[in-house]
Amino acid sequence: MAKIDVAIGVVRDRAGRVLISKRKSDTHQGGLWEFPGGKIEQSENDEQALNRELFEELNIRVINSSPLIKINFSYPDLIVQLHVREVYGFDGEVFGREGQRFKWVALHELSDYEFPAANKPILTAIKLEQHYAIIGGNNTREILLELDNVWKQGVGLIQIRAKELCAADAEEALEVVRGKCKELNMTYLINSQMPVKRYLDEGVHLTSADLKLLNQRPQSSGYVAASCHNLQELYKAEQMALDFAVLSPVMPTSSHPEAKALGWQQFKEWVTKVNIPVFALGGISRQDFKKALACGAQGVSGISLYKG
Ligand SMILES: Nc1nc2c([nH]c(=O)n2[C@H]2C[C@H](O)[C@@H](COP(=O)(O)OP(=O)(O)OP(=O)(O)O)O2)c(=O)[nH]1
Ligand SMILES: [Mg+2]
Repeated sequence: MAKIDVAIGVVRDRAGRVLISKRKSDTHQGGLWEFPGGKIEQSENDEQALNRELFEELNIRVINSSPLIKINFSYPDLIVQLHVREVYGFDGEVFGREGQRFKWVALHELSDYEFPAANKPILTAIKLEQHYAIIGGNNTREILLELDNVWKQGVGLIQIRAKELCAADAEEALEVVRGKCKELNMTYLINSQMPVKRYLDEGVHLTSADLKLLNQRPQSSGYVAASCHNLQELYKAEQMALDFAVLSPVMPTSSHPEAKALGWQQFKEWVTKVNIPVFALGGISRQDFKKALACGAQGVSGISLYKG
């Protein structure tokens, strides 16, 4: 079957709305909405192709972009590899040069539009944050302090991982933390090893051991994510239709001195093979953020990353 490589851009305006356009009805996946872009030509890399396509289709000049996610998808008639890039700035006024319809759409309205089937992980990646902080502590007060610390740094997505607590203390702490997250408008996932009852609309973060045990995505209308340490676990997370994964340890880390660090090259290679957003975890410092994005990460995750 034919296979094509496609460069796709996520272009946002100042209000955070995303640009989508309507595919002409006589094309592959015609009539559906898309993120602008097109086929990568032989002489081009994905960045060059995106810059050319966005000028040809929308009359804008990309200033800067970095990889968001790569997707391999088989339609009945065509295999596509989508190289999706986040556009960090552009010059010019958007104008549909090919007579196509286009629209700026708020993130919460994207679900009102029908996209090609391959686009599902793009929609997740667009809405997901670039920082995923892990917070814990030995009591409610310590957990709240960590929560407050990451919130002050602008982090809106957290994993609550306070495994040291007994069931009664964990329940009590979580009740308080839930309220605080709601007040601060933060999204939380509860580590699957925490001895607590979860509500169905709450996110859950599976440890790699729990990922191994399960064969189905746990019931939750929130995010379901997993800790992965190898390609097999990433594939399993993808197969179970989890929303995202965390791959570690990328760099040597004092919290897991026994684990061998993957290094960025290995990280990049594995992340490229799965169609779900992946955060980089383990020995990451603030200076590594750009590197992580360049290696295809959704963003970075950590404990000490947000301390000090
Ligand atoms: N641009 C774009 N293409 C997508 C998306 N999702 C998706 O599955 N595709 C598929 C549909 C097409 O098979 C392929 C894009 O090819 P295209 O026909 O738009 O390429 P192009 O802009 O270079 O068009 P042309 O010059 O060949 O007319 O990727 C998406 O969000 N945006
Ligand atoms: Mg196109």
